[in-house]
Parts: sequence; structure tokens; C-alpha cells
Amino acid sequence: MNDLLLAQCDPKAPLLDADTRTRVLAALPGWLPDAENKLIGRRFGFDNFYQVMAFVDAVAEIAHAQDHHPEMLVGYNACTVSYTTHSRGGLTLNDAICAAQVSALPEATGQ
Ligand SMILES: C[C@H](O)[C@H](O)[C@H]1CNC2=NC(N)=NC(=O)C2=N1
Repeated sequence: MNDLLLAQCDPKAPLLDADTRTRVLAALPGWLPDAENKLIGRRFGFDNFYQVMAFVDAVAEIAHAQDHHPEMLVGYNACTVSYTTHSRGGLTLNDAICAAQVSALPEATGQ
């Protein structure tokens, strides 16, 4: 997990093999894969919309810094963040790096 927090996304990162995917997901509490293991997502709950939008801004900063971008479903008291690597059509380490960094945001607490 610490490795993921310090890592930089690599535009050439390959798809994760099944073993690595299992190991990486174990280091990302709350993040769930879809049925085809093509994306991971986590719902973050908040007390109010101000907190939601502060979280969205903080996630966007990670996206800018990593040049790796999430899908976000924004609601009045929650935001669901999903990552997949579009260029590879599935999960790479880049998705895990960003997921770990989102989970570590101070703005992510309160759920
Ligand atoms: C050129 C640029 O690095 C690419 O288009 C990046 C941008 N952000 C991206 N984000 C995600 N989630 N998947 C990608 O394949 C991707 N590609």
C-alpha cells in the first residue's frame, strides 16, 4: 500500500494478471472490482455536498498529477469513484495507484 502511495502512473503499464490483481485489491480496502475485473470502484460517503465537492476537487488533483482519470458519480452526500485503464481495456497498476492515493486523501474521511 505504501508503495502505491508513492508511485507514479506509467502510461505503458500492462494489464494486471489475475494473481497480481488479487494481491493489489487486498491492499485497497473498500475498492471492489466489477464482474469482469475491468474496473475498480469505491463509494465515499459524506455529511454534506460541500464535503463531496472538496473530495471531488482533491481527486481531480490526483488525476492531474498522475495523468490518469477516474469516472465519478457525484451525489448530494456521496461520491463513487471508479478507475479503469481505457488504453488497455482493463485494470493496470495505474488504477491501483490512484485508488490508494484517493483513499489516503484527508478529504476522503467522514464516511
Ligand atoms: C495521453 C494520456 O496520458 C492518456 O490519454 C491517458 C489519460 N488518462 C487516462 N486515464 C485512464 N483512466 N485511462 C487511460 O487510458 C488514460 N489515458
